[in-house]
Amino acid sequence: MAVVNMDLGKESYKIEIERGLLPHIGEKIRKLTKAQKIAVITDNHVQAIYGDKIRESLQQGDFHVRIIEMPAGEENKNIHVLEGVYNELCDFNLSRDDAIVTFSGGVPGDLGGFAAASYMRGVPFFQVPTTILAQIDSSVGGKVAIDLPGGKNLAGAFYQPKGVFIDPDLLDTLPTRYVHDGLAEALKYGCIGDPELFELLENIGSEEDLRNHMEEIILRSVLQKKKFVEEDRYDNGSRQMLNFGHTIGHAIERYFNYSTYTHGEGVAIGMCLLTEQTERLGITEKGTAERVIRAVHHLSLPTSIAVPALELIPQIMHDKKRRGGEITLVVLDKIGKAHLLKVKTSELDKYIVTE
Ligand SMILES: NC(=O)c1ccc[n+]([C@@H]2O[C@H](COP(=O)([O-])OP(=O)(O)OC[C@H]3O[C@@H](n4cnc5c(N)ncnc54)[C@H](O)[C@@H]3O)[C@@H](O)[C@H]2O)c1
Ligand SMILES: O=C(O)C(=O)C[C@@H](O)[C@H](O)[C@H](O)COP(=O)(O)O
Ligand SMILES: [Zn+2]
Repeated sequence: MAVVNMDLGKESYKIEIERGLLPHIGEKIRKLTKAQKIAVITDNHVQAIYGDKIRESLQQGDFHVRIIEMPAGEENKNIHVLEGVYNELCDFNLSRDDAIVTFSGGVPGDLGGFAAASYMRGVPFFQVPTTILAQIDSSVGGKVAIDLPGGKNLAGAFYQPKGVFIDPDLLDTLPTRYVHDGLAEALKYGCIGDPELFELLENIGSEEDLRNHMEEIILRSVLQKKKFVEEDRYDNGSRQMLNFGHTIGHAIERYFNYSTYTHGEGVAIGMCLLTEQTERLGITEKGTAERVIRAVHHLSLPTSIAVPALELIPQIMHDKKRRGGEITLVVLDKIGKAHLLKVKTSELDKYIVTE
């Protein structure tokens, strides 16, 4: 078992990583709260596989449990579904002394976290992530949000969970597409700060090899996330490095109305396209783009997209790293090292090239 402490002053919490954790989560949460009720926010797929197990576990912790099930998928990370969640919290008479558990991938995790941040102006919450992406990235660090028709994660908050419980055994049922989706964010960590993780991923062999390395991938990723979040909790500086690949990735997700490319697929394309271009511009060490593209391809993720850059650039104007007429891009020096580069939005066509 690994325990990682997120050191954030009064908002500190522990991230526990252990196979077989699910049945013990209720007892563990009991040690952290006097809540009587827990509302579990999940989606229909996770509910069908693990709904009884999370209920039993929480009942072991002596909680009165209500499961709130949202429809699965990014296209449901929206205001309408959030309204339904608020109504169920209200119907359950959840109070500020009670708690919310998000039990899911990043979609219900982000939406449920935002419900926790905003319902009654804040209810304590815990994250129990069930996808690779959620276990290595979205459950940690307190970014919670929903998408708007105009852009990704445009309504949200910084709201830290009180604890994160990661059980890698839950990944055994994850559909293959979402295994790859999550590994895109792991590769991102490799690119921006952990060259050994990059190497591990570019050489990963069979499914068994991946399973054998999963705890290492999770731990290395969580340690990268911890570092950047502790340095810059509110995303004004170095935390923006965690957005490598996302400026283009979010634009792609939005362009297709959140229904064609997964988040990880968008990020994968974004990492490839931007790095190809920054290498051409002499910003990135030669050979880096080829290595990133090879690794992305090796992880069965897309490396390019047939959408003209001119159509993506208007979406990019909604990026949260834009300030007035300038936008911050995350660019690689080489594998394992990135920096922030401010560019004029009028010059984005130099950096965003799709064909
Ligand atoms: N808050 C953050 O810091 C942060 C970081 C990265 C990504 N995100 C967000 O996370 C979201 C993507 O998350 P995701 O990739 O986990 O998507 P997701 O939540 O949609 O999950 C992917 C699919 O896997 C299914 N699933 C989940 N766990 C399962 C399991 N154990 N077994 C079988 N099926 C399972 C889900 O029902 C869904 O169909 C995006 O909205 C992205 O913006 C947020
Ligand atoms: O935690 C962060 O900071 C990240 O940027 C992590 C990203 O993987 C994640 O997709 C995040 O939700 C993007 O944030 P946004 O501020 O660009 O919406
Ligand atoms: Zn992301």
